[in-house]
Amino acid sequence: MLRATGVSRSYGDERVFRDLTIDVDAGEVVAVIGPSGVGKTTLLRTLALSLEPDEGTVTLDGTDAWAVDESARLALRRRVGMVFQEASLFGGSVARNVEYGLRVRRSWSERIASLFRLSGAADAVHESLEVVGLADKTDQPADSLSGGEAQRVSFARALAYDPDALLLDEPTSDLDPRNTAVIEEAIGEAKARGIGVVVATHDMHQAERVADRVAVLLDDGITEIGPTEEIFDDPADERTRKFISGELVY
Ligand SMILES: Nc1ncnc2c1ncn2[C@@H]1O[C@H](COP(=O)(O)OP(=O)(O)OP(=O)(O)O)[C@@H](O)[C@H]1O
Repeated sequence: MLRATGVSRSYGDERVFRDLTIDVDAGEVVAVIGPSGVGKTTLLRTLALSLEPDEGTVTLDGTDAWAVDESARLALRRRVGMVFQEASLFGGSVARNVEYGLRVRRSWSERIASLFRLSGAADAVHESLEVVGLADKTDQPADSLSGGEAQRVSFARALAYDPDALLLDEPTSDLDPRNTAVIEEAIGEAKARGIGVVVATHDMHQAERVADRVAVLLDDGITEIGPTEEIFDDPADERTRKFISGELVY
């Protein structure tokens, strides 16, 4: 469904990755694991269609996002949600923050249509807050939430507008085990809804828990991508094996 093929990306003279290929299907979770600074965020931003690759293509349901005009690309981008390492909520209520996702991501025509079915929007907000266990905090000011709760609201905001793909950049790296478990369950719910999820994580145990497939990003490319069990139990690539076993120190 969402696919990057042969993509390369540099910042100035600094190459981050080269000739990299990765894809996610509807209703699938793919984890990208790799050491800090290897390019996981850059890859996610490339998949989110917010960063143009120097080479290669990024397609959503077969449409090359960088071969179409700006407005068509924006329409494609609206179908992809992203959750960052740190929640960025504004000072309104929890519900307003979740609604904001719906408003920003919708096209004008969809927004006008939604005026006629406001209860539908309210349902989407309530349902996605239920997924992250915060339906009882709908009216609470977002700035009164704990860090973990704020991150759960960020997830609900991305889920509410029902994206085709959801990209999560280290979504639990600052969270305690309880909040981490809630986010991991919510990833399962997104998958059950048919959303394709890509999660960048440095936590291999998390990748094992949530992912159908794992991509290992080392140096300037993906050394191996495959079913989670295969990558952790029987990797074909020597560098992947060393990274998984902790022999490869960065
Ligand atoms: N806007 C930018 N300008 C210049 N260099 C950048 C920029 N963004 C990232 N980089 C560099 O690109 C490389 C990859 O960064 P990126 O943030 O994608 O890695 P990462 O795997 O997500 O790291 P981490 O796990 O620490 O968040 C790093 O060397 C980083 O310094």
